[in-house]
Amino acid sequence: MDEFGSIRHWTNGRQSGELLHGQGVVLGIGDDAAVVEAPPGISGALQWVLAVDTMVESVHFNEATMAEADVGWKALAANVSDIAAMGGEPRHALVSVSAPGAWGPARIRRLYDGLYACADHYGVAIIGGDTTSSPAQLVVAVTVVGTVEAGKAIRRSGAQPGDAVFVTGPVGMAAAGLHYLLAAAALGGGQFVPPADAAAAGTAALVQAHRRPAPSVRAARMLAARGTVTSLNDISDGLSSEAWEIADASGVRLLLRESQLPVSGSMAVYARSKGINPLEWMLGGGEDYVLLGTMAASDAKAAKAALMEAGLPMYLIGEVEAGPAGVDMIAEDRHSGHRAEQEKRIPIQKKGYNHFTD
Ligand SMILES: Nc1ncnc2c1ncn2[C@@H]1O[C@H](COP(=O)(O)OP(=O)(O)OP(=O)(O)O)[C@@H](O)[C@H]1O
Ligand SMILES: Cc1ncc(C[n+]2csc(CCOP(=O)(O)O)c2C)c(N)n1
Ligand SMILES: [Mg+2]
Ligand SMILES: [Mg+2]
Ligand SMILES: [Mg+2]
Repeated sequence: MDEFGSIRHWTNGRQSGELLHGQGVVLGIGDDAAVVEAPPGISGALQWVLAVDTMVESVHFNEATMAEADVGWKALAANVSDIAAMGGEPRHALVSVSAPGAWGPARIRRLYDGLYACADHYGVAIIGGDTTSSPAQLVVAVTVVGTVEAGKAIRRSGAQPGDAVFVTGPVGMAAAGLHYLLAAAALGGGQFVPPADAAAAGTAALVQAHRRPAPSVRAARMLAARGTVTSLNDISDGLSSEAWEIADASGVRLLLRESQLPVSGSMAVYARSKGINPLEWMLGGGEDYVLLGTMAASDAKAAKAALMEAGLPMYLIGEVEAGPAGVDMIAEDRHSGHRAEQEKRIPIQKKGYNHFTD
């Protein structure tokens, strides 16, 4: 059973709707974060948005790919990104650390340097956590608490035929950065050894994208305020996987246009230098922590202009069509330079990161 099947197997339909309702649950398992009614007295105008994400040494990072502070930054950033994916504002975080002997106080303190840097950047207060030993590897789990205007959380399930599809940043850079770091480590026998060649210049941005993702909170808040966004999902597992999640939850087909996907020049140059099609990383690499969403086509250009005005990128990459649920891509016509007379439509598989494979 794969990761997503396992979650369904463990949880589907196991608590009564009455209990969930009684505890104020607006939206439970199945989206980027849960939404819960704020108790009366906090503010009837807001709801809580709650999520937890974990990083495990050797699965999400190793000594060669991330410094301690990067692990702290990314552990919180991945959570902040889930709040952004609901259109929410991140506010508080709880941090659980399980540390093996190799992670002494000085290393964990550096992890907290990164956590606090991310927390300060996004205005998140770290309000508690938990600490245990671990037999072998470091595990850091962050729970994030945010708020959203009551009834305004943006789910994965609202995409409508005719909507525009957008992303809030380039995809594939983090995967390229990971490839570069692992290749450099292989050269250095486990330690990061920067290759001598000057290709390293273009790879700094890739390494930064992998180590210090910058979730699209401001873009999400601006987009949510327009009231025209119909679905939102952050890209942790890969564009194709997240597009499938929106398609499945909404019962629609997402049509992506290859020619409109935001390609980073340094990512494409690096991929080709390794004989890899950049599209592989763009569709299936993951850890981009930008947002994929759908919105009313009539507001898409104005939304893009408003974000651009604020210095925030937004790319219109396709359209939503009526079901059956799935994802298609119109392939770029590389040869003519013109729109092909017959557009080539390719079905896109849900091919992203999966913790358990079948
Ligand atoms: N062990 C679990 N028990 C209960 N619910 C879970 C469990 N694991 C995941 N979920 C829920 O399943 C849904 C999907 O989780 P998933 O982790 O795939 O989403 P995500 O956090 O957006 O993605 P990623 O972890 O790749 O960043 C979420 O609503 C999440 O809260
Ligand atoms: C050393 C090392 N090997 C592989 C990867 C790739 N990776 C790990 S988890 C994940 C998806 C996001 O995680 P999650 O789904 O848990 O949020 C990806 C793309 C990495 N980062 N470091
Ligand atoms: Mg998510
Ligand atoms: Mg998760
Ligand atoms: Mg995942």
